[in-house]
Amino acid sequence: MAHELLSFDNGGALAASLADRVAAALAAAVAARGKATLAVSGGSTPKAFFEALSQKPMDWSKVSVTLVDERFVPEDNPRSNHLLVKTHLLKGKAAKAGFVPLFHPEADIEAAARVATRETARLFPFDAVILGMGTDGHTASFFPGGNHLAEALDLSAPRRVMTMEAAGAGEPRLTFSFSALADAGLLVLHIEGAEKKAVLEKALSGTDEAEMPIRAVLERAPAKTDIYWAP
Ligand SMILES: O=C(O)[C@H](O)[C@@H](O)[C@H](O)[C@H](O)COP(=O)(O)O
Repeated sequence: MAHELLSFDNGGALAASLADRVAAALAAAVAARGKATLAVSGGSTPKAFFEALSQKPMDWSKVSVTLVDERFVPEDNPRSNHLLVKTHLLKGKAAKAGFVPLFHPEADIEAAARVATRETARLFPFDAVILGMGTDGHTASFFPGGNHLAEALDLSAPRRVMTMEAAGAGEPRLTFSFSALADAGLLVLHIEGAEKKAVLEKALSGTDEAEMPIRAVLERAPAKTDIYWAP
């Protein structure tokens, strides 16, 4: 499917514009269906966007927020994406939003993935999905060399939360499958900096998804991908 590059002068301008766009999408879903669902990525890039979105007026009590992926750590661990979202997004006007975690303190990560799959089944299709990208071309926890990468990128596979381990991933990961993310009402790739722009250009110039899993999103997502970029 197609993608469109939206460039901004700086991260602040990008955060304001993306927060407006996502807030409008969520408010429209609430108006149409009485509820809205949002899946966001972790990492360092989205903080300013989360802060801007947390101040947007809407009936946040009708919005369910979850994570595109999560490190297999509890929410008090500094590596936790739940902690990141609790700190920067689930506050202010957005404090009333519901949060659906991917991490569950089960005996092992596969058991946690089964619980997360059950607990998130009611969220599909997402009204908005915000993806990030690593300099290795990963998105979500679709890492090059990931032990379940081919399965994760199979659009014919059921929507679910699955596990992923890879050299570049740090902790074992919990991640939505591509099939769970690909038909979002609003599908956004949010990247910042010259280095990530170069990684994007490289991704767009090739086709090997195992080498750069972001290519699966850019080329095969049924939803158009809006790429939000600032220097
Ligand atoms: O758990 C995570 O780390 C994210 O979900 C991951 O996919 C992230 O979006 C990229 O790694 C970019 O991270 P930065 O924004 O920190 O560069």
